[in-house]
Amino acid sequence: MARAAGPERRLLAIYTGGTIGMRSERGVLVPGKGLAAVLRTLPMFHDEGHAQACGLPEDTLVLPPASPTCPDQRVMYTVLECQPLFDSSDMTITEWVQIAQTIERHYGQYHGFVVIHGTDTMAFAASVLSFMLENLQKTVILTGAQVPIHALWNDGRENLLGALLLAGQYVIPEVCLFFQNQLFRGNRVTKVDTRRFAAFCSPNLPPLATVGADVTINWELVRKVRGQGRLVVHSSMERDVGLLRLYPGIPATLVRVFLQPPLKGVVMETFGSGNGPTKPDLLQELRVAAERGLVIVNCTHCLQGAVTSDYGAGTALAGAGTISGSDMTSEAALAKLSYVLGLPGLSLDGRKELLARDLRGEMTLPAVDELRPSLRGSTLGRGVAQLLSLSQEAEDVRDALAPSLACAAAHAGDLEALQALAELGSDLSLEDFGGQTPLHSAARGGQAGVVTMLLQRGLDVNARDKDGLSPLLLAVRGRHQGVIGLLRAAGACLSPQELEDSGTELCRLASRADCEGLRAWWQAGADLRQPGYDGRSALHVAEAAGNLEVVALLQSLQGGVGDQALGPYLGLHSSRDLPLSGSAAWCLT
Ligand SMILES: NC(=O)C[C@H](N)C(=O)O
Repeated sequence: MARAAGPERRLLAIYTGGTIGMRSERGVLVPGKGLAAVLRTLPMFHDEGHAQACGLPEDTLVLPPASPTCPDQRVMYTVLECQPLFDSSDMTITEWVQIAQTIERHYGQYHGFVVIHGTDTMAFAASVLSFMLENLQKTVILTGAQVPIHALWNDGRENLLGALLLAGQYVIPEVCLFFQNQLFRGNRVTKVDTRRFAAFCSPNLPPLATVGADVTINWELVRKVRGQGRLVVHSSMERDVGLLRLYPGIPATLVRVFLQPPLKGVVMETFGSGNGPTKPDLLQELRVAAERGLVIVNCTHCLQGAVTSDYGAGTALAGAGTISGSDMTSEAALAKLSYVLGLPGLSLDGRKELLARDLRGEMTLPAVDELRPSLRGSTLGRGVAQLLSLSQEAEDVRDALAPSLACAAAHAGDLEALQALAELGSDLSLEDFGGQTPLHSAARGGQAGVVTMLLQRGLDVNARDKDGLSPLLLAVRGRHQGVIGLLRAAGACLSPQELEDSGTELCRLASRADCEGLRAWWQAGADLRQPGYDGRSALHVAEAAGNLEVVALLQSLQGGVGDQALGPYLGLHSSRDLPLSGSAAWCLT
């Protein structure tokens, strides 16, 4: 981890609105367009002479040299202005998904990203983005202002300039928030002041960096990039989550109403170190909801400190089925709940385990051994749990073992172990010693849930192992119809060689009256008329054997070739095409 190398750093600044660019209309502040044009007129934000000398494109701004000794090291940036712009009070997961997808779309083109956002919900935005962006290897910094940048006395200029300089000069692979000379981990902050320039604090984690006469980065706090995994954007965040703040004497009936479906998860803000009223009727409401499958995370409403089990009034809540949120902010807990409940295919216990784990540096944890009790139930689980507990220095061992463990977990259909490996930073597209990816293993094992998860993560659907076998062929051999359908819908197809070789295999299946096998080949896109080694087709073989059931099957299937399997699975092509909610009206120009 060090200063970014190279003379020129390119950043994308995504302007979503907020006070920083606001203008006064009829006495109130409303979002203002044209931030890039304003920045172009401010010498601290744009060196026009350098831009002209280099022939920079119209939309590219360039900062003056940060250090007089390195005049060639320049931070260049492009401002993407959202339409419409928002007071951040109107931002929702929909807009944050769009920000994450914008980062994903431009990930290869830029060295880092700055998100210009209103301060009112910036802590929520930073928390949500930190969970949506998995395997982040570049700096993402949210910033904004308490006073518009056009005002004479404002904090917007310093905040934005600081964010651009930090994102341009350092690789801090996290979602951060920069405000008043401090760079915080985004999912650790909360807004604490409506007016002061020091609007945010990070009560349970010191700043990642502070800017004064010098820039001081606390590298020991900055999260390390693990493995070479590509960026994964989790867009399927659960929206039916809520926040309930307990207060003395809160009626059980009110809690009952709040916890009703469609709510799937709730962050409950409790007193002190995670305590709440011990009234039986209130505990009963919590218990009933938890038994129904509602996930309840216990976070303290204190600014600093963690949920503990020091008091009976706290353990009573745990006994009613709530999960400790440790020292998470409510913003981080709500975002994490939305992320974990939105992950496809996990069991309720698996989700609870993920919630108890530190996924993005959002919480301070007890010792690792206490975290994943259920993983210790199987040999595979023990292996994953041991990997999780390896120290930083043992990363090489972890990276070497992870692909084989991922394949084993995929074959066994262990989504929780796979998710744990992914959260650890393992690249799930890496091959094991036989050249198989977890997708091969899941296909061979007929694990439709795992196949769905891996396809969503963009694994190569037509990858070949060392023997040239594809996941589709392995699924066909195992006659796993659900998996064949998923793979076909994601674009898997048999190779010309496999199609040619299928003739002999089809004849063999016909001679054994293996209807299931024939159906699997048909579903994978094979032409059932393909002749075998002696020129005869499967139908000839079945007729010669007098097997009327096979003859009838082949005749009925033989009509169409190609898209047989797609019917129920149409629409799932890759992570990009998964159903996302989002307003089409909000776009980045
Ligand atoms: N300072 C700000 O940015 C507050 C503004 N209401 C917003 O969150 O958009």
